[in-house]
Amino acid sequence: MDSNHDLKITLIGTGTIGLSFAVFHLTHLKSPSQLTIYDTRPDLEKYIQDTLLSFYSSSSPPIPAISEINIAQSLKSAVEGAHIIQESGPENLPFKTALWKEVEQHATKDALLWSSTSGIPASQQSREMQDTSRLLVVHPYNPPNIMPLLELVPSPDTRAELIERTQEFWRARGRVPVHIKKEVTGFVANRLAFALLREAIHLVDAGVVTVAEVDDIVQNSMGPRWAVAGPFKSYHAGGGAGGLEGFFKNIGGTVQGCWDDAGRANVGEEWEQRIFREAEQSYGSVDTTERDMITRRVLEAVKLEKQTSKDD
Ligand SMILES: NC(=O)c1ccc[n+]([C@@H]2O[C@H](COP(=O)([O-])OP(=O)(O)OC[C@H]3O[C@@H](n4cnc5c(N)ncnc54)[C@H](O)[C@@H]3O)[C@@H](O)[C@H]2O)c1
Ligand SMILES: O=C(O)[C@@H](O)[C@@H](O)[C@H](O)[C@@H](O)CO
Repeated sequence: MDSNHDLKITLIGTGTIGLSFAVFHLTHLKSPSQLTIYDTRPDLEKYIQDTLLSFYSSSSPPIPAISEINIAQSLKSAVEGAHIIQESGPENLPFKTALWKEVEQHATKDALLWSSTSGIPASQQSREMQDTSRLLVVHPYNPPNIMPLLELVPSPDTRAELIERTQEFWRARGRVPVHIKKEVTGFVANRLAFALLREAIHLVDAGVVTVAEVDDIVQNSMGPRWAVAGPFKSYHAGGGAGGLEGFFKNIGGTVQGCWDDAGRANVGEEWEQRIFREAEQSYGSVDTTERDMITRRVLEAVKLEKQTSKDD
């Protein structure tokens, strides 16, 4: 199965995330015919043809032969014989439990079964499966054809061997799979990002800065810094010879002050309408083509520079 020549991948649900995964796999598989798509939308073939093309810009890899991708007419035919089956369908539990119950009946015994869910744990999704050890969450950061991170979130039942095979698959393709050891709400990337978002909302709501100013601050400080070194490594460096401990010795009081004063904005509260309107006025509809092109170049630059400094 490790050979790209034989590998068969099935994607179930090809909206925002599933189609982006399709683009990723198409750049790594030997042939588009190794990819199968199953999605219940009525205009599927036209949608795939039109939407896949929009992922390819002049700087992207060559456009694959999209007509060679298998479009499955049933879930059964989609999963039979596949080595990897990833669902990126609707984010609701009844859909996912029913899906895995049926997939399990037709998939080969050693197929890898992955869910892209943003928050429905594998232990809930697998509850109608005969063998609950088969499933794990592989949560991408959007868009997965560009973003390297995949959060691997097994249930307590998931077999270790499946986690290892999943890690190997993504690592071999230059991705960064991180094994999340407990099924915590929202996994880890979203928890970190949403902690920052909450404080940002609080600061805008309190009149300290505007929506656009928060974005300026992030884009011109921790954004570029964190693309190079995460918060622990950054503050370990920031503490000089004393490392992270030195950092807390120096400004631990200020850190504690910020934590004590942090905001408690909640979903559904008064801030919403004002801040939603301000975001709309600042940005209207965001050009994701430009966003993706720049993100890709930032990631490529970081990878290249890190490789060069490793080789020196
Ligand atoms: N959008 C994101 O930023 C993001 C990021 C990470 C993870 N996710 C997760 O990925 C999954 C998909 O999210 P999305 O944003 O791509 O949703 P989406 O609505 O864009 O796509 C869902 C797709 O599933 C298809 N579908 C609906 N019913 C189906 C069925 N019975 N069988 C097969 N296909 C069916 C739809 O036609 C659609 O194409 C969700 O679980 C979501 O939580 C989304
Ligand atoms: O890329 C992201 O930020 C996403 O991973 C999250 O926004 C979330 O997991 C999405 O699923 C929201 O639909």
